Amino acid sequence: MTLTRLDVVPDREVRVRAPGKVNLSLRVGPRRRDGYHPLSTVFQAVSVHEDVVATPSTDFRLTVSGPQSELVPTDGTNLAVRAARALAARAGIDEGVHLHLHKGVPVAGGMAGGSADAAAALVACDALWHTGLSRDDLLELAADLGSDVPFSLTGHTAVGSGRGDLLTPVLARGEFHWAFAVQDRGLSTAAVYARFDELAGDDARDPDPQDDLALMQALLAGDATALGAALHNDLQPAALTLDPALAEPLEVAEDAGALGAVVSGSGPTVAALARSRQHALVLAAAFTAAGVADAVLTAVGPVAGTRVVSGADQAG
Ligand SMILES: C[C@](O)(CO)[C@H](O)COP(=O)(O)OP(=O)(O)OC[C@H]1O[C@@H](n2ccc(N)nc2=O)[C@H](O)[C@@H]1O
Ligand SMILES: Nc1ncnc2c1ncn2[C@@H]1O[C@H](COP(=O)(O)OP(=O)(O)OP(=O)(O)O)[C@@H](O)[C@H]1O
Repeated sequence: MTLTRLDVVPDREVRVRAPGKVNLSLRVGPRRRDGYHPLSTVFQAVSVHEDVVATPSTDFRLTVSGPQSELVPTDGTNLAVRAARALAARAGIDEGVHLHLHKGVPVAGGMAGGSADAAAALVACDALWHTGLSRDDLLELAADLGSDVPFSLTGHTAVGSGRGDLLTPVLARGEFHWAFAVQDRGLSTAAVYARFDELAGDDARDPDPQDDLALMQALLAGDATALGAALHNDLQPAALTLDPALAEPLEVAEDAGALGAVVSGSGPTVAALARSRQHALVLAAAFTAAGVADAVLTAVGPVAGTRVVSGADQAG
């Protein structure tokens, strides 16, 4: 018997896209007893993406492609695999999944690439398995996986409090254009927070959201110049002492007319705010010409959070 095209049932497959982030402001308080730091942060999701494909499998399998993919663990420690397993356990699902990650977000770069993969795995497996869990259930699972994972789910622009996992949406008008100086060498988030503790000593104070009033007004007005002036990162001095060469992309961005430049999250990626899409390309070219980045990216923000791109209909 020969099979016609119609006889072939395509494998179930769900495709999901999740954004990276930049912290427009990151204010850090003294280390809590549980080891985490209280934050007041303003996240913006940017158009640098992780693309994840989920297909049914008897076990939990992971493959990775894209820039720096050799730096990503493919065993059970991968945040995407941990997310899929946690969802299966929570929903009582007795199936595995093959996750393929195509990485667009720099690895260990302070732009929440692993968190985006975890959020993508939650959304993809939820669609594949029709778990029936609510959005709040997914957000709870997300927070258990990592402080940045809830924001990867929700996207757009939001204030993060608690350890960064409690989100309040922020009204932002217009689009902002970014250039990113990416490094091959990563920085460990835990090490940057530990250096923050050393530098702050007894002077660390609980973060005050009022300190970001000018930033909030800039977002509301869609005023890129005011936003550039308001960018702030309490972890930047710590990242700079661990990786002093990061002063160079910050200086290059300023010389090339960036409206503001800041280390993204725990670094080492440097984010430079541009006047326009064209100016973002100029800033990226300046990073390359000065030899201060291993790779450059341009992006706009804010963009949507983790979403199904295709495949939800035939899944389940
Ligand atoms: C630097 C940021 O990216 C800013 O958004 C985040 O705070 C980091 O979020 P993340 O990578 O999802 O971090 P997690 O996986 O939750 O924690 C990794 C490590 O970072 C430190 N950590 C993280 C978040 C937080 N509020 N305080 C901390 O001290 C802790 O040492 C923790 O063991
Ligand atoms: N899916 C994943 N993608 C990348 N790294 C992962 C993943 N899962 C686990 N890891 C491990 O986590 C480390 C941090 O990776 P990630 O790219 O999430 O850092 P980051 O963007 O600096 O995180 P954040 O901005 O949330 O602090 C990597 O060095 C790697 O060993």
